[in-house]
Amino acid sequence: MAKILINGGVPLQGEVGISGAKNAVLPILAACLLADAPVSIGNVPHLHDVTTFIELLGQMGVQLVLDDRMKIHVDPRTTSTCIAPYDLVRTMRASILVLGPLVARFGQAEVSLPGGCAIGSRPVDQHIRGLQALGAEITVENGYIKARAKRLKGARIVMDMVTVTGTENILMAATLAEGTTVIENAAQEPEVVDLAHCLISMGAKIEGVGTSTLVVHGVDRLHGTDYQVLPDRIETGTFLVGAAMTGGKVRARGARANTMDAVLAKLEDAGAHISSGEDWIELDMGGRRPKAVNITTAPYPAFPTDMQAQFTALNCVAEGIGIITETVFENRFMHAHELQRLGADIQLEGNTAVIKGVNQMSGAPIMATDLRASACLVLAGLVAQGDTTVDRVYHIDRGYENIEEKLGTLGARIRRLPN
Ligand SMILES: CC(=O)N[C@H]1[C@@H](OP(=O)(O)OP(=O)(O)OC[C@H]2O[C@@H](n3ccc(=O)[nH]c3=O)[C@H](O)[C@@H]2O)O[C@H](CO)[C@@H](O)[C@@H]1O
Ligand SMILES: C=C(OP(=O)(O)O)C(=O)O
Repeated sequence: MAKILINGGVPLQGEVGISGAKNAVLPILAACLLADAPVSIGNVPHLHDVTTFIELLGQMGVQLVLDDRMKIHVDPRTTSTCIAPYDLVRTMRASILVLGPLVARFGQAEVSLPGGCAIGSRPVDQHIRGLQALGAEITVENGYIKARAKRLKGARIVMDMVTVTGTENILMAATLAEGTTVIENAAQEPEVVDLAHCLISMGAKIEGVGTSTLVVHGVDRLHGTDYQVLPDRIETGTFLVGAAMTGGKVRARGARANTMDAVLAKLEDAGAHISSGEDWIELDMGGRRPKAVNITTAPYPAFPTDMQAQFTALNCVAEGIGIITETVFENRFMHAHELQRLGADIQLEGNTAVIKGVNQMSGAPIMATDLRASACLVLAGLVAQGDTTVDRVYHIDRGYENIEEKLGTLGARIRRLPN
């Protein structure tokens, strides 16, 4: 298994290009199934999850061509099967996103239940309940969700909790339903907004985009489009936290500050000077040690759970005590034990971590358990004294494009060790 080796102690300095957002491109790829003509998607990040999604759609008979500018041309007219098999779904939970589009466009879907994962049990009851409200007949048999519908019918759906992919699944399904659908307590994440904009560019009629109430007037067909995926706010935040932890100065190019208010505010609380323009964000730490920050994760626009691990790493070397409370997932602190191996002072109490910053962490072999945990371990390696080896980096490749190359251009001493 490949590992990443980091020799810590170098402040990150320079400019880094931000890739397209993983959590936007995956639902947008799923949305292609709704169209009756080819769709082109630009700013596609080169990620393992994207490759898996391409494989999934390919197995369904969809034709996909990736050009040399990381643009994907998707032709859904050749779709021949509506099955998402366990083998692919188990490696990427976002595969559940094909459920809504398949049943809306082809009247049937068989999607493997994704099952639990490292950060929590992550049920999909809201996806199922929402599609049932739209008139789909759904059974769960042999580990598969089997859905059927002649034509979905608009309905008013109140989500029990804010769910990102749950909102996206129902939103996509509702675009081709007969009549109007109202989704209350909808997720407002920028990636949901990006999906909605893509659907609108395909001919969907959606109101309330970016609010907690989405109103979808169903149409008979969706056409092709050419759409650019929004920049990844979590990748951006990860590099900025790296700059803050190392006392450096980094400009994230192609980043959107208006999707990251909560994260940027916490970086300012940590003592960073932040400036931004339409498509860049710069963080200057001026060689200072960060100050500890308190964080509570919650749905957008509050602080994102996908940045929790990175701020946990920041607090490990900050001045003072920082308290981090995770409210979105029930088991998202596995990085804490690995950070302790580097010398971090962390007390875990249920879903809260109390972190007392130490003057110095020291390198050690550590193991990634999930995507953002692996990113936080790499960040910790950047400040730890000596060598840190992060094992199981396949987690990081799910969601970060060339992380070691990008950090390398910022001056980090980092390289991938082959299997
Ligand atoms: C591909 C993608 O976009 N992934 C993101 C998406 O995941 P994902 O969409 O899977 O996460 P959700 O927003 O659905 O999860 C939020 C909470 O709702 C619960 N829940 C969700 C659905 C459901 O049917 N029943 C239920 O109980 C989950 O267990 C969790 O506790 O949003 C998460 C929360 O911002 C992010 O961490 C993930 O990076
Ligand atoms: C949890 C994440 O992704 P996924 O929902 O794809 O597992 C993430 O991006 O941090």
